[in-house]
Amino acid sequence: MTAAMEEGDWKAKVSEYIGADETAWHKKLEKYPSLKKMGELGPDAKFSHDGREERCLEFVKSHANVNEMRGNPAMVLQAIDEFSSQQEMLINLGPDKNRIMAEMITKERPAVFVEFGGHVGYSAILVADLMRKQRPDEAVKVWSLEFEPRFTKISTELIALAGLQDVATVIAGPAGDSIRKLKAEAKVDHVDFLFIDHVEELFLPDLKIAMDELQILKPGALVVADNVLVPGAPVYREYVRNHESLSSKGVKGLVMPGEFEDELEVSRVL
Ligand SMILES: C[S@@+](CC[C@H](N)C(=O)[O-])C[C@H]1O[C@@H](n2cnc3c(N)ncnc32)[C@H](O)[C@@H]1O
Ligand SMILES: [Mg+2]
Repeated sequence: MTAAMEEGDWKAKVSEYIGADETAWHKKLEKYPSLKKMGELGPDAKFSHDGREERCLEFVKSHANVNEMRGNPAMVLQAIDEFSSQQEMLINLGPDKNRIMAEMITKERPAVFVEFGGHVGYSAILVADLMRKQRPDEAVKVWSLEFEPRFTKISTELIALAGLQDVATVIAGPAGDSIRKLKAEAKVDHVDFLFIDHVEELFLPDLKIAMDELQILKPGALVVADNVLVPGAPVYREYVRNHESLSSKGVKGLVMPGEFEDELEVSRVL
């Protein structure tokens, strides 16, 4: 796993879109200043790990509405979306796929949610807020497993700003190691909803850790993997679609900003 690989994949994918439809691309540039900035940077453009996550935190903290954001998850998410579309694009769920995730959480009502890849805490804030609202009197838990210690610092701060520190816990390190540790320490013995959103090359090996090695995905659990088309996770998709204990389908969603068509792979454990 390297962060550089992930950035490279994204860049190749966006270049394809640029080449495929110049007119649409230029319209998007006008709509999303952060994309325009990336277009101007050309091959030097980065999608993450270049200080933008720290700049996002500063943007939120110095936002005119920061006082209203305290204890208000929706407003924190809105400020992160504003940074991503207006300033610098972020590699999070964003304002289209967050609707899909919210629908799935509403339907599933998970008590234990684990994500591989937490970034600045966007998906963790979205999900923890919904889970707490659904089960106000029960212990619900979001475990956000993120490789980069500097991102876990940011997400911990944003989760606290949203008032969700009792629901969502961020853990630094490779997701595979962290989930093993959570199981060994008896903090997690099963997962209702696993969200896989870190590095496409690790989707399958880390799913196998959860499913086969640790056996924390019981019948009825849901596994959702993001970015199955953009940047793409064909090996993962083929595996889950052919697995006899999984029922899998793709759900369409847009990478934002830019409205690039993507799919989430949604797999039910049978
Ligand atoms: C697409 S972002 C996650 C976005 C987040 N789920 C959201 O929607 O708000 C992917 C993240 O995975 C992290 N990552 C990369 N390799 C990882 C690993 N082995 N374990 C955990 N996180 C990893 C990256 O540092 C990056 O922050
Ligand atoms: Mg993603």
